[in-house]
Amino acid sequence: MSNLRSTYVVIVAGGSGSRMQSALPKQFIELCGEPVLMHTIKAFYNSQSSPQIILALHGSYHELWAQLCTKHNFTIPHKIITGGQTRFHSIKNAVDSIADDDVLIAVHDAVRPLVSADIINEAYRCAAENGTAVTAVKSRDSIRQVKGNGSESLNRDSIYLVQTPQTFQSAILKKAYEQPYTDTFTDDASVVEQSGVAITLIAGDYSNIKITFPEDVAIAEALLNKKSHQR
Ligand SMILES: Nc1ccn([C@@H]2O[C@H](COP(=O)(O)OP(=O)(O)OP(=O)(O)O)[C@@H](O)[C@H]2O)c(=O)n1
Ligand SMILES: C[C@](O)(CO)[C@H](O)COP(=O)(O)O
Repeated sequence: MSNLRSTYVVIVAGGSGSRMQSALPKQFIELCGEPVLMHTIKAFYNSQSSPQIILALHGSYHELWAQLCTKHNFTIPHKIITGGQTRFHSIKNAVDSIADDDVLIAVHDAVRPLVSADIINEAYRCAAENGTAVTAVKSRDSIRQVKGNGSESLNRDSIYLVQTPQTFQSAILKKAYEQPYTDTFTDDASVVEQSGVAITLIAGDYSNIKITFPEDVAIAEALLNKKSHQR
């Protein structure tokens, strides 16, 4: 890892988890005895990059998070920012709170607790060199695009499924997040691309899953157990 810039990570945990259909937003659900969000923060804290951590949380969950930190004796330093109406607005609030210039900022979903240290370190290295580094994996399934009443096959070797972290030089990310919100912004790469900057893809990991639906919890727990046995 060879970059001289300071590193930050914005961990977005401001969502309500409507597709999970649980009373508690999915970032607070326990995996192997600890909330999902704690696994995610630890992944960044324990990486060689050890970035400054900014956590975007909906205002109504600040108190719960403080209670969980006490209960789990969780002392990793982090700054809490109030999340917004959408993922875009949560990230904008967090990015606007970073006063330092010429730093590297990774954006990561709180609900991707399986991200590896190797990916985190490579993301900062690549963003330092190229300006952007967006994690993605090649499609393992065949792909068809619906056209009219039918569909046609696409070359799956040119289709990548995008993950987080998505990492940027701060000037690029800040400028991109000055744009007005549109609902075509599904991730940070789409926001940055809209501002006119090309995206560099880096290799993700099929186990870096996003916990979205109820069945993802058991999969994430199994992968976490496997990871801890490999250590
Ligand atoms: N207003 C929002 C909405 C989403 N997120 C975060 O963005 C990440 C990816 O979003 P997603 O998986 O869609 O989470 P939710 O919005 O919580 O889920 P759903 O779409 O099912 O409601 C999550 O870590 C989520 O907490 C956020 O910080 N602020
Ligand atoms: C950012 C992301 O995780 C990249 O795959 C994804 O786009 C988030 O999408 P969601 O619709 O908020 O689940």
